[in-house]
Amino acid sequence: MVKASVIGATGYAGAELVRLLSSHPAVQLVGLTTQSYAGQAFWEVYPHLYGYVDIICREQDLPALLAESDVVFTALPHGHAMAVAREVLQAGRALVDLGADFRLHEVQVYQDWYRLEHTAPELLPRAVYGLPEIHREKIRSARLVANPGCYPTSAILALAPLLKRGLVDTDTIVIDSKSGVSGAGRGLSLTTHYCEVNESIKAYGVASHRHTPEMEQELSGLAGKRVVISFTPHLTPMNRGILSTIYARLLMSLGQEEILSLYREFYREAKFVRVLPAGMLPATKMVVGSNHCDIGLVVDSRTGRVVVVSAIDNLIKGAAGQAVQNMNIMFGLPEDTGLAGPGMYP
Ligand SMILES: NC(=O)C1=CN([C@@H]2O[C@H](COP(=O)(O)OP(=O)(O)OC[C@H]3O[C@@H](n4cnc5c(N)ncnc54)[C@H](OP(=O)(O)O)[C@@H]3O)[C@@H](O)[C@H]2O)C=CC1
Ligand SMILES: CC(=O)N[C@@H](CCC(=O)OP(=O)(O)O)C(=O)O
Repeated sequence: MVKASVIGATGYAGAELVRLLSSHPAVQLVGLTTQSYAGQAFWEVYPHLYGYVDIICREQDLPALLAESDVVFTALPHGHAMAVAREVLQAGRALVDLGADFRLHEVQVYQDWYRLEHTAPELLPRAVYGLPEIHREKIRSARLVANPGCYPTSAILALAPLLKRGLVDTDTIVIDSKSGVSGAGRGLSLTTHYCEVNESIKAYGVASHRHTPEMEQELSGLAGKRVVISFTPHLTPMNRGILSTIYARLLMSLGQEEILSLYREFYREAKFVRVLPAGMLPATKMVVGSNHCDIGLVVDSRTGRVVVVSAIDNLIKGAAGQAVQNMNIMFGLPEDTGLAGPGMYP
């Protein structure tokens, strides 16, 4: 059994991780940390886990946690995983970080967009960007995996086949994404207050969202040249889910079926990417509760653009599910262990 601990277990991403790991056949949950709920059973904080997770939440005592764990997951606000990573790696354990501290290869880019000092730059070369469909081989031997952001997961998977084959003009990529409110975490804020969100939809972070450099880094790697995108996220009145609608100008005349078969080929070994048939487009309802990323597309011959639509559950393929997928790969387990099956509907 792989012994796993979650630091920041009491947030939304951490709690989803705890739920998935508690029923994972090859994992034993050993330690769950919190900032505010030390001494309480996990099910007291998240009652849906009553009868499933009775571990007592504790404050972050890393040496004790590392003595018990093979793998540590960090689901903390940005900036808090750097010190943890150093100790985890020194102790010879594996780390999957759900935050952004190790996603960007360049320290200056991180510091510019996150407005935080990076205090563990020496670890960046050891970090692997944990998008298994693109970096599976590197993840196998990694000890430090940076789980991608939720919006980047939906956008990179939607664009990867087009960029890898050089089929679109990389100067024309527009990514328009909508997220459920759980993407903002469990902490209370006016932005996520019921009356502010319900019956409304709004754009935020326009031309300035910190997922932009993360997407550009990965899309540039796929294209083999520098890619600059326009990205606009929106907050929508749903609990979970991300829908990304992506536009790009095609460089050659290609039909929908030709592009779809290229996507099917690109993702032939990807258990969690479902390329939908022509005429079918994703909806968040199709993926909520699962580790799937659904992708559909339409060729607009009038404008010469391809419009790709992708959907994920921000807390699963966008966070906890992908983290478990990464752990499975790092520990030589079948990639879908503890993650198989569809989500829930309606
Ligand atoms: N929500 C999502 O859809 C996604 C989230 N992520 C990333 O996952 C990480 C966690 O996000 P999320 O679960 O949404 O956030 P939450 O705000 O819901 O949870 C944050 C967690 O960190 C703990 N915490 C907060 N501040 C501190 C601190 N100063 N020191 C130690 N622990 C602290 C909290 O403890 P307590 O509960 O006791 O306050 C809680 O366990 C973030 O990096 C986020 O960007 C990534 C992809 C998607
Ligand atoms: C709706 C909402 O607020 N979403 C979050 C994204 C959450 C996430 O995946 O991102 P990180 O891990 O990079 O924080 C945001 O826009 O900041």
